[in-house]
Amino acid sequence: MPLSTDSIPVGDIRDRLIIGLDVPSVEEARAIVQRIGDAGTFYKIGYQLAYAGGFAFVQELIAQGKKVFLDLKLHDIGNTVEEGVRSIARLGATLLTVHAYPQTMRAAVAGKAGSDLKILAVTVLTSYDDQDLIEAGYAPVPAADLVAKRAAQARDIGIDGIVCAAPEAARVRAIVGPDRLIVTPGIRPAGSEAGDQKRIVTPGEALRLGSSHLVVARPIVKAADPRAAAQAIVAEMAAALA
Ligand SMILES: O=C(O)c1cc(=O)[nH]c(=O)n1[C@@H]1O[C@H](COP(=O)(O)O)[C@@H](O)[C@H]1O
Repeated sequence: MPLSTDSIPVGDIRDRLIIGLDVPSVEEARAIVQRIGDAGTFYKIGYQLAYAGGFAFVQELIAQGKKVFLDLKLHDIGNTVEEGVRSIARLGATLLTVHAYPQTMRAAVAGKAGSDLKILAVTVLTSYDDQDLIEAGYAPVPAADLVAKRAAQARDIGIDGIVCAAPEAARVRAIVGPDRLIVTPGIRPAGSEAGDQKRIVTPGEALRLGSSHLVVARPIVKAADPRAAAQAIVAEMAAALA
């Protein structure tokens, strides 16, 4: 059953829209951030930008008063994850992703100790459906059940938030309680292309289902007018919470 969004601190609605800077260069990212202006307060740097000079750009965004989500989806032996997270914690980002494997999650929690960094556990990627899990070698299991199992493990390990598809957010909210972050990519405003995403919903629906934050990249950064695209999503989010 969908939970009331009353349990989520609302604050500035713009802080709940995380804009994915999935672009090939810092120059392009800088130009998009400038065009979006005050319509965007929270930016995600993932593989594409991180490996193209994006780590230096973290500080630049923070200096402009923006929040940063480093989407590095770490997964390695525990010692490597722990030491990697310790280094990342010094960059000043607000959020970091790791894959929701218990060893990896425990190591990330140890590595961020003493810092303000929050760790998000990626449960099942939003581009995966049940068939993709079978292809990857998992025994047949509904993706939503694997999300639920990993969310419970993340909660028990002390992870700060969960990344899942919005259709699973209500079930995850019931597992992790009112205070943990639930960050949902795979968001598509009505009428926009799904692309490679499989478990998608609209921005308003994602909030109604219990997401605390939405991740949106292509529908904003590939839009002819990224500022207008971000504003339209924020307006739909505000209407859903009204
Ligand atoms: O961790 C993520 O942010 C993430 C997890 C996931 O399961 N699915 C997913 O799409 N993402 C990221 O969210 C963004 C979604 O991009 P768009 O589909 O273009 O809105 C991409 O940067 C993905 O890397």
